[in-house]
Amino acid sequence: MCLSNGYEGDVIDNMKTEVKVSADEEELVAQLRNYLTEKLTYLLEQNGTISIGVSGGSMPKVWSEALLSVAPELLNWKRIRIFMVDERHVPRDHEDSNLGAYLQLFPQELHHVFIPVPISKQVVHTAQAYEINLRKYLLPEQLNTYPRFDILFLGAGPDGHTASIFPGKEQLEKITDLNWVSVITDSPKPPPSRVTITMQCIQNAKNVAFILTGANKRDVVRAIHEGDKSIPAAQARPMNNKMILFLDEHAAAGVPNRESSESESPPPFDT
Ligand SMILES: O=C1O[C@H](COP(=O)(O)O)[C@@H](O)[C@H](O)[C@H]1O
Repeated sequence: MCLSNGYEGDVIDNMKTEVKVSADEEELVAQLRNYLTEKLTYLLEQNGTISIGVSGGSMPKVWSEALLSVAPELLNWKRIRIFMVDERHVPRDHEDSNLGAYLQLFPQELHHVFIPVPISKQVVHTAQAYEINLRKYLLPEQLNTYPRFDILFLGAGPDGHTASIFPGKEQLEKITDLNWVSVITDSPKPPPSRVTITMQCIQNAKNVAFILTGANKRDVVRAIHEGDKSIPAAQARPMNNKMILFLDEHAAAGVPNRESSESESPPPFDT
């Protein structure tokens, strides 16, 4: 079951969660590029905006490298729009800004592809302004009033938070017209104030892709596999179950019954 470089598209649970395990950052980028190529090829045949949500933390470097290395004919920047799944309530040029991290990795001429999170003095106003920006590009589908992002790329902290939805703090106050965006002001992970898309938006997405690397994510991987709903990352399964995990060998140790080749695996790579 376990190939020399780990799983290749194996299904790890009865909900068809696909897993890709990479031996190093180069392979992770290649796997992400292949995934983006597959999805963009399909989405470009559809109509309308291609809406992709991305996370911050360790994701910007590998994700940006993967997207910018997709075949140019698939990078229709007139149709692709990239959204922050969450954002810290700091100025865009602050080192903690998720959007700021991406803008440093993308050429200036592509910065318009990113939907801005308008940082106001009050974090509630930032959330309300961000929802208005999102609504310009994401028409609620007939199903309900939540948007259907084409792809959401999610990370997770060792505590199992995803976006800025933290364990024990999932009940976010409805502060915007459509509850697409909410706020947290006591994040256990600094900085304390953040805006985040809500779990309802995440669960309404057409595709969810987690990028989880490092031994400190193995318990999160296990929680996702076991459907431990006390962990926000395990709640973040889309209703259509179209979810994929991009893992390194260390995080993949959280996949139950996986033959570990960890003894030969390289040290964790920073992503
Ligand atoms: O604070 C945040 O944490 C999570 C996980 O970050 P990571 O560095 O452990 O991958 C991230 O997904 C989220 O966007 C960010 O705001």
